[in-house]
Amino acid sequence: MSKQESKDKLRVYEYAKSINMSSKEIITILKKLEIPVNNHMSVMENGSVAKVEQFFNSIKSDAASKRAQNPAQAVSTSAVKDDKLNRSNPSLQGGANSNLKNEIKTNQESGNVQNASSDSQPKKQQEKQVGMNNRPNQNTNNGTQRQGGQDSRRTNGSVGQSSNGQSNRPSSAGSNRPAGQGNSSRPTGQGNNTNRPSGQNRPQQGSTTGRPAQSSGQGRTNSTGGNTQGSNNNRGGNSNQNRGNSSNRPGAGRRFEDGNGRGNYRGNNRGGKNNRGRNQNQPPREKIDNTPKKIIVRGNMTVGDAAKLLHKDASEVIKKLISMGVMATINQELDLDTILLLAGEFGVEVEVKIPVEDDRFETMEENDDPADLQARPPVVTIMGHVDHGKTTLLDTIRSTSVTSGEAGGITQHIGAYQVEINNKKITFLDTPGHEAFTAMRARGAEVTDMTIIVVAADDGVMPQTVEAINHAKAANLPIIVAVNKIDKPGVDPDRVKQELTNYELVPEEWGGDTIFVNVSAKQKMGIEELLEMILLVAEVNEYKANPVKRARGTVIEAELDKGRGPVMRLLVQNGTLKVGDAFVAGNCFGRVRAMVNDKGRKIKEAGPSTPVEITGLQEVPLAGDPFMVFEDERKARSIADKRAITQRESDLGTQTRVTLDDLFQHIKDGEMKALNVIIKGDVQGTVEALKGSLAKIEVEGVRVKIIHSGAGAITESDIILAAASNAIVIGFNVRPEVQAKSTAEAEKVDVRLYNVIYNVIEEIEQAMKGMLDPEFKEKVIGHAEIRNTFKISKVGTIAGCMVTSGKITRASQTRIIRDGIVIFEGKLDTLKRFKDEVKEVAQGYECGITIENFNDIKEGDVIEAFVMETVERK
Ligand SMILES: Nc1nc2c(ncn2[C@@H]2O[C@H](COP(=O)(O)OP(=O)(O)OP(=O)(O)O)[C@@H](O)[C@H]2O)c(=O)[nH]1
Repeated sequence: MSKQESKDKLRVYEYAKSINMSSKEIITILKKLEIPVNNHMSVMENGSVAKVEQFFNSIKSDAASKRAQNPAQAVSTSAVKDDKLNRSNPSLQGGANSNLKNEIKTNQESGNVQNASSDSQPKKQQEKQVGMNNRPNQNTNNGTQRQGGQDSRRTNGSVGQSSNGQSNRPSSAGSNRPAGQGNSSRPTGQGNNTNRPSGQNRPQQGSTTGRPAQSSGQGRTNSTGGNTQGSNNNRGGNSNQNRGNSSNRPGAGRRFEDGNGRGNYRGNNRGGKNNRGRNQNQPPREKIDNTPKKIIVRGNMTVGDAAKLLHKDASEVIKKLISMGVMATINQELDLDTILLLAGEFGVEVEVKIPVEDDRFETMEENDDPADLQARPPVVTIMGHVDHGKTTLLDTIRSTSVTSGEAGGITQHIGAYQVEINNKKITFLDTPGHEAFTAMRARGAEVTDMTIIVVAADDGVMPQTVEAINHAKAANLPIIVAVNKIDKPGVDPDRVKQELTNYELVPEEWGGDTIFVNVSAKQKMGIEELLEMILLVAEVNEYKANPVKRARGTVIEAELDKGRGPVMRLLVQNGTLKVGDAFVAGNCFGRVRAMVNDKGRKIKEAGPSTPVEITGLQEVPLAGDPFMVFEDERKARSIADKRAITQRESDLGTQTRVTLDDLFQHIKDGEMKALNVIIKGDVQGTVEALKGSLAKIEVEGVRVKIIHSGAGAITESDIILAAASNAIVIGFNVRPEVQAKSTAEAEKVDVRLYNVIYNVIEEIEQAMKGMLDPEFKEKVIGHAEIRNTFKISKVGTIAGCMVTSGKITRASQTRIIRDGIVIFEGKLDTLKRFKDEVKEVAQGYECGITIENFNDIKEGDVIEAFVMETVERK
């Protein structure tokens, strides 16, 4: 007692030192005991030393009981440990320690330690291993008894392993116990060595370890013998307390409760303890393997959590991970792949259920029971070149259906309409043209099931026909070709068929698989056949949806109506939308107040593929925004708010579209199977040459896929297609149109401009290999429009310019652009303001420019000034 008093004013580090432990260990114990402590300089308040020692005692008593069950091995190990402890801890003097020493001596004398010391290393290892995970062996030897022992150590809390070591140290009482037990039990233990049956040993230890708390107390008092009463009391108190708390000893039932209370994997261990308790009266029972057959995983988790889920000890899991080549600690997070592998190692099936955030509902996949799926009308988009008759065809189809089908109702424009033929419905999107279609797709909306490409028989395949085909192909949509205007005299529909074979659209009668229908939108010829063909394609593709669930869809159009407030035209794609439903559309929310169909009729509900117009929104969403019904308006509002925040963040944040700079990363991450490319060139010949060369590039299984190409400037449509298809745009001797440029910036589409074919090939290849070396990147610094030209002999042609954007500097390089096409690239020769040579001229000022070795400038040409900048690569 007096010794404790003297320690009362000790600082943590002094105390730790005195018992040959680290301050950290002591701090951990103090925290565990809920004794306030800051750091190693904290004073060990009155009584805290006693509490720590009590803690040691309780651990010690646990160890003792374990030894009692497992005399031979446990004692030999502890003997060695104790011996080491005593040697290393001479400061722990007094009866307790000398007793400990005596015991060890006794042990040694009794011959056990011979075993122990010669085996000490392996035993320690074994214990460690067991601590990690060595269940199966133990089980074969002694059922679960030893597990219990080991786990009881480990479960002594965060102190973990150190408590193993510590437990022996200051505890004078504890140190005695093993002796008492050891002496009596070891011979038996030896005899039974592998049998362990504590049932056999225990009767001998009877008073020593007899499980009920009192008897164990007695046991200790007995064995402690000459120890100070204080330490005895401590121990008694401790052991009782400890037992009470951790339910080491008393009835099995109670332990079971504890085990349950602590989560599964510990529960397992307790199972071991249980057995230990029961072993006094019952024969050892086989360990129950409660490994689950299947677990549900909802994303990454820590090793500890994985262990719980698998009903395994964390150390067992760690060991398994090590065998898989993954070094992990209990708190380390495992990714999904590792969890799958790990579960596989334990023979456990995994069901992955990644919870999708409600606010990203467009990514939410709902798996419908196939029995709930019903055929739905196909959704069709009409595309084609200007004036080839798209609008006329749409109007004709609509009017055909009005006269032939559903009576009444003045068709009104709601962005889409439905027609009925042979009792089957078809939904047409009312906005013809591929730009609108691809703009929707760029926003992630997949609305269309198939495309009608309208080609006027008198005009044939035109540039926008090709664009439309490529846009449809990029979206992987079935194509039906409507050869229009066949009423015109002298037209030859077969010429269109012939031309389209160049774009892999080969008619069925020529051995291909593309459906061609000759129509006259104006004369209403072939319309029915066209509709039948649409139904045929729909039948083949089996478009289905589940009408019996909440509605999902896509906004086709939305606007602010003066009288009605925000109005939204929507295509319901799944489920059924009802008046009164609360919903989110893009970042807006609302409740369906009124709903009308394409015939202008008020309806109460709308099933899959139905276009409707609804009111009841708070704001105006965007075309292409996803739509979904939620349980109530409050939920809808909170989701809309979250989406607005996420969008703001992503607008500010990183881009997700592929660029040549990060191409390699995408390839490496396995995200890409093909690099989508759009090529625009000054002449078709170079475009074809580029296509040929790029198609040959293949790196790490990734190929270049040209989704669109053509001659002429880079248009906004090209950029939108690139955005929708995650493509990069290559401009060869062409520039982007003004609108295209700003869209490319907004959509973060990588537009690369070249004038040497070799450079294109090399740069793409290097990018795919991750070796792109854009230490120098071109930076356009300004544009000047040529307003006048002056020919001066000996000087050449001077361009009288107005700087329209940025600035032109004396040191810049230039390009001359005529009608979107680069006609020359070279150095700027002179830059003058009036008669003076100047270094730079800013936007809004006039200047005179001459270009080195180039005089063929014309009014209306644009001089693009650029510099080469060093770019830091990531
Ligand atoms: N002779 C004849 N003329 C047609 C036919 N279909 C459309 N036209 C005419 O072709 C012209 C263009 O038709 P639109 O329907 O406006 O063509 P579009 O493809 O929608 O044109 P944009 O909206 O400008 O892209 C109109 O004058 C139509 O009357 C047809 O089958 N036969």
